[in-house]
Amino acid sequence: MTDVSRRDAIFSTPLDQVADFSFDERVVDCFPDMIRRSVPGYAQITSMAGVIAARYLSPGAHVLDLGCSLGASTLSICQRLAPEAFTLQAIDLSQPMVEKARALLAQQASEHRIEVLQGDIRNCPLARADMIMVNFTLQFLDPSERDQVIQRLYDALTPGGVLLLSEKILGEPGQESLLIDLHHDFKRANGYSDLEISQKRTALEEVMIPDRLSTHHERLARMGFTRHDTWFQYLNFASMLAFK
Ligand SMILES: C[S@@+](CC[C@H](N)C(=O)[O-])C[C@H]1O[C@@H](n2cnc3c(N)ncnc32)[C@H](O)[C@@H]1O
Ligand SMILES: O=C(O)C(=O)C[C@]1(C(=O)O)C=C[C@@H](O)C=C1
Repeated sequence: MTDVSRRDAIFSTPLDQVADFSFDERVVDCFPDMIRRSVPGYAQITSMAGVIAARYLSPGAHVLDLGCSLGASTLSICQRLAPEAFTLQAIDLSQPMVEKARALLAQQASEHRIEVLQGDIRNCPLARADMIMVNFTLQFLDPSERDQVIQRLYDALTPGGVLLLSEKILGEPGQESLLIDLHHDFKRANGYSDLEISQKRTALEEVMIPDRLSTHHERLARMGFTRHDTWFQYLNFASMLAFK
C-alpha cells in the first residue's frame, strides 16, 4: 500500500491506565506502520494474496476480504487480476477503517469492482464466494465465537472455494515463550521500546487471544474443510489455506 502512514507512537509514553486496544481513529492513522513493524511476514502474506487468487480463481469469481482494515490484501489481488476477472466485497467492523479503506481503494484500484462495507463478520450477510480472506481478524473474536464464524465462512464458500486464514498464534506446548520472546525482539529491532511493547501487550491482553496452530487445523477439519495446510509461518504468525 503506497499510503504514507504516520509513525505508530500510540504506546510510547507512560499511560496511567492502558485501555483495551481498539481500531479507532488513532490506530487507523498509523495502521500501515503499526502492522508492518508488529507482524512478522505481513508484507509477504498480503502480497501472496494476489498470487493465491491468481492460482485458484476463475473468471467471474467473487472474493470476500473480512476484517479488511485498509484493504492491503484486496489491493494485492487487484494488482494481479484484471478488473473484469472478479468482484470483491471488503468488510470491516471499524467505521474509521472502512472510510479510509474506501478512499484508498478508490485511488489505487479505481477500475476494480470493489465494495467496502461496514459489518461484523459474526453476523453480517455473506455473499457466495470463491475465495475468502480473513487476515489477522479471527484472533479478535472471543474464542467461543470462532467455530461459528468459521462455519459461516465454510457455508458461504462455493465447492472447491478457498479460505486464506492468517493469525497470530500461540506456540505449541513448550514453544510458547520462545516465539513470544523472539516476537518482542522483532518489535525492538523495528524501533519499538520496551515500554511500547509492554503497554501494547496489556492493551491486547483481553481483546486478542491467539489459538494454537493445531487448534486452527482441528477447527477447520471439524467445520468440514477437506484440505487445510499451513503455507507460511514466521515466529508466532502463520497463514493457512483451506479448501471446501
Ligand atoms: C489486524 S487488522 C486486519 C488486517 C487486514 N486484514 C490486513 O491484511 O491489512 C484486524 C481488523 O479486524 C477488524 N475486526 C475486528 N473484529 C471484527 C469483526 N467482528 N467483524 C469485522 N471486522 C472486525 C478490525 O476493525 C481491524 O480492522
Ligand atoms: O501481537 C502483537 O503484539 C501485535 O501487535 C499484533 C497485531 C495484530 O496481529 O493484529 C495487533 C494489533 C495491530 O493491528 C497490529 C498487530
